[in-house]
Amino acid sequence: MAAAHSLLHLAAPKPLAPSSSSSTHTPLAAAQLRQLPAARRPHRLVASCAGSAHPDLTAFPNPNGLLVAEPAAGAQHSIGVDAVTEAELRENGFRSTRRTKLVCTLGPATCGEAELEALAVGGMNVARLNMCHGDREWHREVIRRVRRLNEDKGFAVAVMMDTEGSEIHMGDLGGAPAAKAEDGEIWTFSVRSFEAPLPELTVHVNYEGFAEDVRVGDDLLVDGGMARFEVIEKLGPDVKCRCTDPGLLLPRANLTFWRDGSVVREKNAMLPTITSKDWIDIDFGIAEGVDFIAVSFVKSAEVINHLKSYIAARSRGSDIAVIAKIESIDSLTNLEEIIRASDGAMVARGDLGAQIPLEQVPSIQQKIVKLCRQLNKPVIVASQLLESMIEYPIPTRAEVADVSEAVNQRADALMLSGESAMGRYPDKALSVLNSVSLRIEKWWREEKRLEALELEDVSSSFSDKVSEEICISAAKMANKLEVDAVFVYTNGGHMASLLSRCRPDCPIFAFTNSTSVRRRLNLQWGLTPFRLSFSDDMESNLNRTFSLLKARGMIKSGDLVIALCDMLQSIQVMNVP
Ligand SMILES: Nc1ncnc2c1ncn2[C@@H]1O[C@H](COP(=O)(O)OP(=O)(O)OP(=O)(O)O)[C@@H](O)[C@H]1O
Ligand SMILES: CC(=O)C(=O)O
Ligand SMILES: [K+]
Ligand SMILES: [Mg+2]
Repeated sequence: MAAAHSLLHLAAPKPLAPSSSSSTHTPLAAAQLRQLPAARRPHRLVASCAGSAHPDLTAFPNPNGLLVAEPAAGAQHSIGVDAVTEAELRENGFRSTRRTKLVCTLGPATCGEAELEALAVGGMNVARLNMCHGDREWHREVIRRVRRLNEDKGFAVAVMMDTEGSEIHMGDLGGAPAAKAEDGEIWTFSVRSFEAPLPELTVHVNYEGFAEDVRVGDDLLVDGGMARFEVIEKLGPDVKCRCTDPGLLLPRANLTFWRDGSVVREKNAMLPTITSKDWIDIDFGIAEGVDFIAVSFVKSAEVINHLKSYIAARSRGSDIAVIAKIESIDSLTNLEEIIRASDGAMVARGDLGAQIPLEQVPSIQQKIVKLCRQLNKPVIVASQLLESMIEYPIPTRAEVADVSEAVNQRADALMLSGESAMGRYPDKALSVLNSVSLRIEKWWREEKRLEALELEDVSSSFSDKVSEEICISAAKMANKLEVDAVFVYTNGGHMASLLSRCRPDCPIFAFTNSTSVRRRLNLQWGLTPFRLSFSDDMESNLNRTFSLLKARGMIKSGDLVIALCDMLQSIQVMNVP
């Protein structure tokens, strides 16, 4: 008999959910269970004991110590786990795992195999590719490198494609890395296309209507204020501007023009959120099997719904998640409906800070993070988290405070932009995010900070409501009983995300049949996703999981675990035998 105690089982009816460890149930039984209308699935609490370990179970040996590859044959007896997590768990135990997820923008500084591996080892959960930069071949090669790294070395790094969108930006400066604008200089901003090299003191503007929309006297801001110009003359396609705040112009820098203290949104407000170039990029992303598509400058929920139906029609069976980037005034106006329609959101503070007064950004960030948690959508806090580390090996105190605040708000993920794409210290920047996250998370637990946030009901169907209540109870029990981990067996990942939403003290091990769900769960707070073939026979699932994880030294006898299963909607508490 296994050392199991107080096993609470909220079970489905007996014939559909055999509780013996014999593997007599067929795939048909599982299918029948899923087909039973949720409202007619009775739920009852029963107390029972976990059986002994299945005699046939052999844990798949870890082939090379740290790194785990999933062999195709023998998949039944293997478990797909992140190499970094495995090492972390073995060395420091459950509590040590980082709950906040880390996204790194890839660029020239980090596209090589060795650099990618260093980021993966350093804890990168998601790699972001910004379609504003690089050509398709570059992106294709980098995506394949990430996939190869996952396959060869046992990582589970997800890939996020970020669309270019249609906001106004400068051209690429004819290949120059940057240009300096000095006080009083007269620059030409032109919608004409130029052959490289560009004429002196000239930049190309991507938006056709630019010369029509601006007026003499407007302020023209590069990257929200990195440099500032005043419009002094309009000459057909050319707009002459005097530099009033000197600064650095970077390739494809964002441009906004201001009149009477606010951003002017003339015809450019009518530009499509997803341009024809974006649609081609999206087709490319679907073909390459990216895990997330982040949509820039979202204005309404409609565009998200449109993209989601497009993806569903184009990529049968695949589940690319759509992330709404909140970075425009319109996205703030329609915030809740946009987030409801999306699979997650990004607080894109770079462009957001160029469209609204900077002092409003922090409170808006907090509001978005909170709303996403209420609506059970993962949220990423992005841009300038460690901006100074593009050049310097240590962050400023203010940057550390900003990162701490995002972790403290319990955002799902933090994102590096230029720090990892083209900075001098990508690994160091990632390591700062890692150590600051760990420190603040530990502080949360040590101080036993009471959750100020009351979670409102988020589910609409009866079945989802049951899952939600189970997760809330499980998280509460996990905190009170100080369990070591919550295990959740989930097909599509929904129950795992409901658990993550509760932000329990202990890590959540999410077991899923699907490699793509596993990668997608990598963006969500506190989830350690595993690939595991499992059935609706919880006893056998648990026994298999225990022996597989024990063989790897990731758990040990006596560890206290709460186990949930979304098919059975069950909850059990037990010690690892
Ligand atoms: N694929 C790439 N190739 C070359 N440079 C890149 C690439 N990706 C990013 N960069 C560089 O890193 C900087 C920051 O990248 P990032 O993608 O975060 O830009 P951003 O302006 O914050 O994002 P967005 O364009 O979505 O608003 C860019 O300005 C660019 O100089
Ligand atoms: C990330 C991004 O798009 C921004 O901050 O503007
Ligand atoms: K972008
Ligand atoms: Mg942006």
